[in-house]
Amino acid sequence: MDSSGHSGASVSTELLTTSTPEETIRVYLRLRPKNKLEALKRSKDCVRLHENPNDITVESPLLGESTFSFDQVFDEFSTQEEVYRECLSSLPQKLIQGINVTVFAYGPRGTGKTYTLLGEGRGADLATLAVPTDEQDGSTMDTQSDNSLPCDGESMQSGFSDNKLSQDPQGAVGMTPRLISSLFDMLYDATPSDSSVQYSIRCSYVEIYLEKMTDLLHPGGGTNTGLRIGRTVLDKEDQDVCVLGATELCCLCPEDVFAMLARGQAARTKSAEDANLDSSRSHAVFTLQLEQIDIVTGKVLQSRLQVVDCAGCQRKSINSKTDNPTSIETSMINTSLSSLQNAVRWRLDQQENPSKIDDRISSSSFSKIASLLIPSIGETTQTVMICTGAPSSHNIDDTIHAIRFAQIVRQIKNRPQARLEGFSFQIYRSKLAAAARKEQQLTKLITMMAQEAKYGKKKTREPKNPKVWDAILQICETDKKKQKKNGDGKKKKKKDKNKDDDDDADLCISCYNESEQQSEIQDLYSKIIELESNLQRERTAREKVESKHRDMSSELAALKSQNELLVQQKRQLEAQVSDAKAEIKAMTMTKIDVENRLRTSQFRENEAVLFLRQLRTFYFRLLKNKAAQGSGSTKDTIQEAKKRLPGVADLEDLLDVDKMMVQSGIIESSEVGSDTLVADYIPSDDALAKSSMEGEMAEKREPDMINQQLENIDEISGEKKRDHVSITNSHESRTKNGLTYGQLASCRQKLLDTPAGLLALQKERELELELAELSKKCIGLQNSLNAEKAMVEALSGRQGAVNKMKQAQEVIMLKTELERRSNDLLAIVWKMNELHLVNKTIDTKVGMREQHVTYLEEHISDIQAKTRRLLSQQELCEKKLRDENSNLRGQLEGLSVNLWQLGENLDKAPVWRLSIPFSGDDINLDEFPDCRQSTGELEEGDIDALVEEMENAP
Ligand SMILES: Nc1ncnc2c1ncn2[C@@H]1O[C@H](COP(=O)(O)OP(=O)(O)OP(=O)(O)O)[C@@H](O)[C@H]1O
Repeated sequence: MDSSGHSGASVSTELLTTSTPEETIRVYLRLRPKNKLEALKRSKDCVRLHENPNDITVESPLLGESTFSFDQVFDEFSTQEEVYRECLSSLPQKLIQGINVTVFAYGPRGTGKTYTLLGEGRGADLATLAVPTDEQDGSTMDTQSDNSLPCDGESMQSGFSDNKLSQDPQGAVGMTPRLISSLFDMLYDATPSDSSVQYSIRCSYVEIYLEKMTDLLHPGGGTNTGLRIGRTVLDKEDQDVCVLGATELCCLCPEDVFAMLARGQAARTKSAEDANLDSSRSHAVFTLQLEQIDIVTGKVLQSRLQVVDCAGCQRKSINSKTDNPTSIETSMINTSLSSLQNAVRWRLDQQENPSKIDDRISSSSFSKIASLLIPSIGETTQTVMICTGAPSSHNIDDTIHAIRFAQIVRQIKNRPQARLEGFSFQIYRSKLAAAARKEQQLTKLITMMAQEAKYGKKKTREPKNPKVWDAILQICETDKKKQKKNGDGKKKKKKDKNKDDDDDADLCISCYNESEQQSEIQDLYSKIIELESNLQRERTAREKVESKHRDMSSELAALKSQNELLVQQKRQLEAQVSDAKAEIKAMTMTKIDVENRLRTSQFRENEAVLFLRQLRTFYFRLLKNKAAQGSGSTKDTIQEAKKRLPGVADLEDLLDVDKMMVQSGIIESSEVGSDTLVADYIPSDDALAKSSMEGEMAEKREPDMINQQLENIDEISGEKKRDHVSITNSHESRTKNGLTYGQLASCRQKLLDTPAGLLALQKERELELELAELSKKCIGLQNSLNAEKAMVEALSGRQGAVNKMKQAQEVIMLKTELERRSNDLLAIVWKMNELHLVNKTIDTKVGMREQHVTYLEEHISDIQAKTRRLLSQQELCEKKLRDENSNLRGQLEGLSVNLWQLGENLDKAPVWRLSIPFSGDDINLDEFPDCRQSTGELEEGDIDALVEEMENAP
């Protein structure tokens, strides 16, 4: 190979295999200029180019800002020439070196994939580049193998015209024509006249639309149904793919290829969407097979160029209706492209973890485009990816999605390698013979099987020839073994070349099985797509339900937290209530204690009053006795009394007993002076018993009373005071003990005047106040507790109410919708009735018009007939006139005089006569329009005039 990249010298003498070191797939990004729609919408630029041409920053409102690296980024001003020079110019040389080359364009819709690969107008220029000669339709454009005969450099040369790209001044021609032109240039340069190397170039062009393959070179042909993806059998270790059954055209010059591309491009499936007015909705795969055969050495070097124009990915569906054809197309494209993405990820996984081979994924589960592209990713092919994108914000998320995929592809490593096959005509012939033998055997076998099947069906007996079944079983076993061998990762190689024939047979059978499997896979694939769309629907429904569920859950959680808060508050309040209850209990105990003490003191007071009264009586009796006896002094009496009443203090100060007792309120002032007036103060037994009993009962009653009081706390505030009143009443009841109320009151007042009494009173008041306060507090607490309870109940009932409310709202909405629809329907019905009426009226009017027209037509035809008659009469008259004229002329001629007779010397015309002017044939009819000759047809004006005439006629 020379440094210019032309492999001519080496190719012409000897074919050499080449292999290059492992390298990552080259991935380029090309941005297109804003289209009209984007300019109209004034969408802003979302990409930022860096100084380094490898990097780009993309900003999306949804996905944020991210920076990506490529082998090179081409902005919207880049030309086709630049892109070709930087990305693909080295590829023709690789092809000549025997390396398989794949170029694929990937990107969102309308971002310039087809523009980049084929050129302006989606390859419309190709037709002008191609030379429409008879050769294309005839000898060079025939199908497949027959025309794949090798041709030497001279025949190439003869079919090869000047470089057509020079005819493209705008330089809009795409990558594929450039590649082809360059390849032919190189082959032409590399082929001296004495070269022993012959070339053959065969091309095919297929599209994949809705997962069905179509032959673009034979679009209406029956072969389309049989198209399937197969493996090339050149090297069993390193297999490539091909489309079996596709038309292959033998091309001798670039024009042949351009014409073929133009033909295929015209047959591609397109649809006009807003994103791209001429959008291709299919994946297109162009394949060029280059075969270089050294007829001296018998070596053959095969390589293929594959150019794939992927359909544009579009993540958000334009129309959500699933049965819409556009939507189906889009979903199919997205499914097939996501399969391609999965395949690439799987390959990357394989490369990163070679030990961990994922058995679950097999290439049979990939989409067709993935199956075709995957052998070029991570294998021995030289692969270039051109990712296209739009810089505007309009569809930036789709661009980012494509860029992310490109980033994955960029991590995959390929090891481009050429495959050189030893070739000799003997081997070729022997292979052919072996294949023919095999075919014969198989045909025989199939015939026997058919007979066997026929025999078995009719007679329902055992098969006649068990050998056939043995053979079938053997084939099946071989097939099984082969499948198992494939499953084991193809680790074992068969080195024995003598078994080649058997292998070929196995291959045929597996191919047969493979075709069945392919059709099955296709069915399954369509089923999967259907299921996926169902799944998508289900998912959307589920998401809706889930979002509803989430809303409800969040509402429930909020309610729960509210509830918990309330429960906590309730607990706090309950604790407060229990504290208050304990306090009340303690207070009540204290109160009861104080009351008991009060009762005891009253009892003592009663006793004291009794004692004092008795003492006074005794004192007065003593005085009386002494007075009656007339002996003794008061002092003696007192002394005596002292003796009789031990413990009595010095009574001298008590001499004025009455005064002291009146002052103490023990006796009335009226009682002063006489002891007889003093009423007996004998506390009744009842009072005494009651007093003592009440004390006992109060002691017993204490716990009951406390409980009662605590219970009463729980009741409303009014009830609480009852205890207090009852206590007061009991206190009042105790006053019925013989003493007057005033006495008791004064006595009590006296007691209360003492510091202890004052303290007790104060204590009592404080206690009462505290009790009142506590009661109030208790009531408040009870009220708030009741309120909390009510609130908890209300909240727990609220969720149900919310659901009901929602349902009710939905029902109302549906009702309104129904009403609206029915109103619409009524309006439509009214409109239809109206239209019906209008229609009817129009019909009657039309009928009348038709009658009128018929009437007019009849009249017109009458008039026409009359006119015709008149005209014929006129003609007759004219004819008569003309005849008469000619008669007259004859007569006049007879009367005319020769000029020579008048002395005129006319040598040349001796017969000339003096002509008398006459207007016979020379009449100018234009001067007499009424006398114009008529064809019998009436002019419009004439008809009007006639109609008017008729109408005016009497
Ligand atoms: N780099 C570019 N320079 C100028 N015009 C471009 C460029 N790229 C694309 N265009 C224009 O954008 C439009 C869409 O391009 P094209 O049809 O190639 O897109 P696509 O990606 O193949 O679309 P689809 O996926 O829908 O088939 C065309 O009118 C084309 O002329």
